[in-house]
Amino acid sequence: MAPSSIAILGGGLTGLSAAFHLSHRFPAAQITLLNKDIHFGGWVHSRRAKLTLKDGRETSVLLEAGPRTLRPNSKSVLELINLLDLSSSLLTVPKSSPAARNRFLRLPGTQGLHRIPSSLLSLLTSGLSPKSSSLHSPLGYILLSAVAREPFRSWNRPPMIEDESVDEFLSRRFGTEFARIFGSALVHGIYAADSRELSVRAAFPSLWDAEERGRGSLVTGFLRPSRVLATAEVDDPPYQLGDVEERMRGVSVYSLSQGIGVLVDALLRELRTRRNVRLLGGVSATGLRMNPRTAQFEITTSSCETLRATHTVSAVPLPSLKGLLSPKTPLPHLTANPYSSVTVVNLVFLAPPGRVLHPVGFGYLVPRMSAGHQENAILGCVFDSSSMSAQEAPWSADIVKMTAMLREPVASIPRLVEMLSEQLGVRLPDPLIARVHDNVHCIPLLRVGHLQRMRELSGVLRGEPWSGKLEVIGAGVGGVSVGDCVEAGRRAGKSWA
Ligand SMILES: C=Cc1c2[nH]c(c1C)Cc1[nH]c(c(CCC(=O)O)c1C)Cc1[nH]c(c(C)c1CCC(=O)O)Cc1[nH]c(c(C)c1C=C)C2
Repeated sequence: MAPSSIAILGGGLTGLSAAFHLSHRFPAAQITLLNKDIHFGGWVHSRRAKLTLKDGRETSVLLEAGPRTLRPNSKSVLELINLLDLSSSLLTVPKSSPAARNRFLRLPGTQGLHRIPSSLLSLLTSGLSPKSSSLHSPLGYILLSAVAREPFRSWNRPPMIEDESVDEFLSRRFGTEFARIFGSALVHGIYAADSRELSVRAAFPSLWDAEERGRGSLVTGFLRPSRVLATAEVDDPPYQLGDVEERMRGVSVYSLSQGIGVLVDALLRELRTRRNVRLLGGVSATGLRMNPRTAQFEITTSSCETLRATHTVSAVPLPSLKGLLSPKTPLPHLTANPYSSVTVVNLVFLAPPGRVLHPVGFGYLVPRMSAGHQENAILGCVFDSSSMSAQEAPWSADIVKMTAMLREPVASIPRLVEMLSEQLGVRLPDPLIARVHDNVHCIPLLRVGHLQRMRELSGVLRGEPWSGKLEVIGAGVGGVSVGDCVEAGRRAGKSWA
């Protein structure tokens, strides 16, 4: 039966996207969204900070504490940009630009940053040239020798395994040094977590599939076309993309002129105009049960109300959902994944005349240290002004903005600047602005076996007492990217028609 009332728990991008799509799909249903904070949008946090330049001119810089760039492969986000009329504030970074192509690694014990070859082809072709620096750089050598040997390694996936860690997977195919350096850095740059714990099937399903396509060899698998052409399900409504998809041709990443927060603001503005939507900020759910007599959900709230709904979408972190349930009706696996905490530090510098503070590029990552060495507090650093300088006024050209990502709270700003200077191989001046955001438990680490556990959770939700009327979605279920979250919201309640 179609829902007559829907409760949505959580007002991050997943919950807001669910409200946007469900209110359209079920215009007769009353939708109530509860968000524990007054601020909606979850980890999205875009703010401008004022600044006075040396010549006395006032300006401002955009500082992002959460996601800062989006990738064009998520059609559900492009659809929102089109439907919410945000395309005029799009800022795009072409795939061909140095800001997209140059990603660096910081290898302890070596000088400065090392550029990661942007494609296997460029690595192989540059490796063929006698003048090439790739082979002589520590990264180029590790990468080229691991990739060249991989097709000759036999099929070595242990029999019967359904999943393994990213580190185990890459070690099997490319060797332990490659896995430690590249695998750990990649996982630091997306999950701020340990690649020895992250599920390869949940985080990088294309790697697992390529190994199968290549009958054991990942390199061969990537050279063979994939048989699965589309992931969208047949009965999904087509994405309404307008001309936004066209504008994304050749784009690596994009943002909006006033930051990702604009997407949240536009969603909130639109939802406030919809008569069947009620947004409750600063109100959290304190309990959730299905009343078997009325077949309705009863949700107690921090404002001492009881909200009744025929259907519910939970878009809060899985451990938070666990805390709402009665021990009589538990759900499995809600605490199987730990959450990483990331300290994000926005730094703004005034570049001294003639001094370059960092190479042009996306940023750099720091891999896991080899055994016996202490891990660096810095996971990586984003060079915001390389890719998103258009977020600032044109007369702010000598302003350099970067964002350091740390695995632990920062000891002091001078100490952080010293550490960054050492990694960059450049003496950074004192920052004009330093904003610290301790994002506690912000990214779920999808542990090995995640997909199987989520299948079991779905099975339980289809059975009694939930009968498919409670949907559990969000970063801890379907993936951590903005695209994954918005897509999960778009698909919520698909079986309720
Ligand atoms: C150094 C730490 C981090 C950097 N970004 C994040 C952390 C923890 C968070 C993050 N980055 C990505 C995602 C996925 C979500 C999305 O909406 O796209 C998250 C949660 C994207 C990403 N970042 C890097 C890669 C390879 C990806 C996957 C997609 C893509 O290719 O863009 C690498 C990377 N992250 C950071 C840096 C400095 C860096 C590379 C040099 C910062």
